[in-house]
Amino acid sequence: MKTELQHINFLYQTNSQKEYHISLSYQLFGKDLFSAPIILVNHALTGNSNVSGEKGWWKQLIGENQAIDTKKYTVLCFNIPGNGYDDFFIDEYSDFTPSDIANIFLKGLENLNIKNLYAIIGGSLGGGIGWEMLAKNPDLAEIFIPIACDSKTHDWLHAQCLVQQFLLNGNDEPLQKARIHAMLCYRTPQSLNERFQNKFNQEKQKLASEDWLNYHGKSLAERFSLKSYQLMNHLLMNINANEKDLNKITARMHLISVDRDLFFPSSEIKKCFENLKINKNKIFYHEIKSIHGHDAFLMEYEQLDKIIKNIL
Ligand SMILES: CC(=O)SCCNC(=O)CCNC(=O)[C@H](O)C(C)(C)COP(=O)(O)OP(=O)(O)OC[C@H]1O[C@@H](n2cnc3c(N)ncnc32)[C@H](O)[C@@H]1OP(=O)(O)O
Ligand SMILES: N[C@@H](CCO)C(=O)O
Repeated sequence: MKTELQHINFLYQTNSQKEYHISLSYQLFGKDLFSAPIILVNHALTGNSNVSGEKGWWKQLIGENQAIDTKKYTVLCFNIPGNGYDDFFIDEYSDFTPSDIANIFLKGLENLNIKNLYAIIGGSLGGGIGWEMLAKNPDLAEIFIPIACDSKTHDWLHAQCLVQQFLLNGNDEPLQKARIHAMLCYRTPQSLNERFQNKFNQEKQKLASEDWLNYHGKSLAERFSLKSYQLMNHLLMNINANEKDLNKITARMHLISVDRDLFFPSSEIKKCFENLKINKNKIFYHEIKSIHGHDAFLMEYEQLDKIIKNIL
């Protein structure tokens, strides 16, 4: 299977009535397309289509003999247009919502002639886009696995993204500052306190935790453009799958939360599960236990592995 970046080009009119030439890029892993069940993986905020292989950001989960076994499945991952991984950028981020990204991914599937998916899996923003896709096309997938995400952005998350937006609109190291604030939403007080224990970095004359935050701010600024991060933050702020349509989704659903997630609290995900369970049998709730919080979906692979192997 070729895993390099491939492109689909088309005209797209956004919900806000703006016309864009979209260059939708994607990668495929595992079995040849149409020779095996297809799993669509929707990437999170600063992720991209490179989900498996040496530099794959979910390589602990997707690969040969992994929970998402590339010896059994075809894995497809689109880049959210404007994430910059494929050098495609969007100037006016506010023209787009996750509903548009869902439309674009659905167009991508149509273009590839994929009518049914075995599963859709997405973490954080990627899961939100999964909800939006299924609200529009309820019979698209046999299984849906949204991880550390919800079908809508709730007030708390919106508020954190608002702070991100203020920081990103500033002039002084906007990406670094926004990322440092974001890291505190992706982790928890316990995670930082237990890990760093007020250790002091003598060489840098600062707390090791401060150095760690600075490192993450700096490394994001090196790998991400301001434009892309503004778009991704705006998308995270605006997940809003049509509630009435959620009941029509036919996929077997497995909602996975992280017990200490400060971004998409497990209590909200559980509420979503309980609401949908009223009308649906094939729906299940799983919880990852982790002091790390939201980022557990990128860290707690032993738990994720077990949950996902049992689902697929
Ligand atoms: C799915 C997606 O959306 S994006 C793709 C995955 N996400 C990312 O890569 C985003 C950035 N990374 C992260 O958020 C985190 O690294 C995670 C979630 C992947 C893992 O978190 P943790 O297990 O806590 O690892 P931590 O952040 O401490 O270390 C990661 C790397 O930073 C380095 N690092 C951490 N602190 C410092 C520091 N103070 N100075 C220099 N390097 C540092 C580590 O050495 C490690 O490097 P390595 O990957 O080459 O081994
Ligand atoms: N830390 C991850 C998850 C955000 O939801 C990222 O940077 O994409």
